[in-house]
Amino acid sequence: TRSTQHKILQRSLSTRSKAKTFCQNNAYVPEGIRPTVIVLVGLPARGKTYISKKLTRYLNWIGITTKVFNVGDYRRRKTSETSHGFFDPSNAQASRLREECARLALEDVSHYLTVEGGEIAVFDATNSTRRRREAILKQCAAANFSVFFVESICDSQAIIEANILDVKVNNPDYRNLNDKEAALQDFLQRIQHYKTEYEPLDEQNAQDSQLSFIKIFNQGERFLINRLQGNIQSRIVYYLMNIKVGYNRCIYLIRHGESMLNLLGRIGGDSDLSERGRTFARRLGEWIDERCCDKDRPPLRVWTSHMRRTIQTAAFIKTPHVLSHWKALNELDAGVCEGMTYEEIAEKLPTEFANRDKDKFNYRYPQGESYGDLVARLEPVIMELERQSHVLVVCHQAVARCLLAYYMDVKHADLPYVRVPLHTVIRLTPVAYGCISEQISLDIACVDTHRDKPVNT
Ligand SMILES: O=c1[nH]cnc2c1c(-c1ccc(Br)cc1)cn2-c1ccccc1
Ligand SMILES: O=P(O)(O)OC[C@H]1O[C@](O)(CO)[C@@H](O)[C@@H]1O
Repeated sequence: TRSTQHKILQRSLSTRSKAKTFCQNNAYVPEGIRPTVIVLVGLPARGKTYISKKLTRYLNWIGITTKVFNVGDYRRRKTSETSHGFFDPSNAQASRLREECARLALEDVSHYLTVEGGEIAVFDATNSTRRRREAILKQCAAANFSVFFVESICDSQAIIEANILDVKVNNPDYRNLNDKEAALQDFLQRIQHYKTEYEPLDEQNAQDSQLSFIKIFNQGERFLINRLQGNIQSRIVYYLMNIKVGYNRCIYLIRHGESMLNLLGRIGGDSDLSERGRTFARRLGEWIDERCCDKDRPPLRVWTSHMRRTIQTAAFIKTPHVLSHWKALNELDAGVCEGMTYEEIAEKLPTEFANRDKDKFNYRYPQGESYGDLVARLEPVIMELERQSHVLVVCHQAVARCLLAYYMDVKHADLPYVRVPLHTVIRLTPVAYGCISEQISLDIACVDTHRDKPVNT
């Protein structure tokens, strides 16, 4: 049965070092992946860090252990020097220091992929010359890492200046320069220094044409893809082609109103809203109508699961909207425990109950799902959310935890314990390199369905 399979997987996971290639518990790439280095390429202020952080957040969320190595951070640790002169290629001493920082970062990449169990390292630097890229390729070939280049080319001065003002002027390099204009000018000088030596990846060039890479033009207006290798590179390209430029607008995550089974402390099922749940649904309709009415925004989209309690919760929204029901948004399937209370599970299936709290993300209910299964089932929803710009998602406790974890970069071990109370609107606003999450209670009484991690496990 599945639970036997589960036990076999658990036992083999415990001998992970030997069995690394045998069993990967990530949702996507069952046979595991070859250690991979994603190497960013591009002038400053082309969104390399934005891409690095967002791609890393996505890969960790689908279960591929990934980490960013930003060479600028190594430089900042070595010198407080930041004015553009430091980046003048004729400044021999500074060039030596910058080479040293790149070398140290690459050493840490190797350590991460060979010793720390990392699967993908994202090397976030300009890597703007063929010489620098060849040094990286040489070192990765020696360690049998596969290399995938991601180059961002952007010739829109407006986008570049918006990026600088948004993340450079506020970034550590310019903390003490309170004059934004001076900081902007200095950064534009820095870019000029890089331009003198910049050699873009060129699919016509003999060496470059052998490499695996994607060239992204103007925040995803156009792409050029060369020699994709393996499943993970295809997934990375698919993600990069789906992420909207800049920031998409607010996303609202909301659990259904309190249900009849919530009132009884019973999990799962497909019950109607309680009286208080209906009051919440009406209140939610008013709340949305007050806020989502300005015409110049793209039309509001409202997504629910196939379960009665989410469809009933969305029924009072009057603002014109496009309504969709996703089976992928259905609550985690508790299998044989559907309809039971936690007390009944603890009493009737004590081993199952104990195992769940030992590893709540990977634990799968008999004939049911794990949070890992839920993340895999929700990946298409995240992909579509990245393409839309104004969506209200009416879902469930475990589903909301998984979606929120993607936006807020929550580790898998902590994901099943994120607090998502009933009768609360979670507003997600993308900013610079991340997201802001606000929880707005609509102040209607309800039960608390949250269970914390027991202290002894
Ligand atoms: O191509 C850019 N040029 C300048 N800036 C940029 C980008 C991109 C970008 C790049 C590729 C893809 Br696919 C999507 C967005 C994101 N950014 C950015 C956005 C917010 C803050 C900082 C940087
Ligand atoms: O993983 P947890 O904490 O049991 O929460 C998931 C449970 O929450 C509910 O949505 C409401 O209790 C159940 O249907 C579901 O099994």
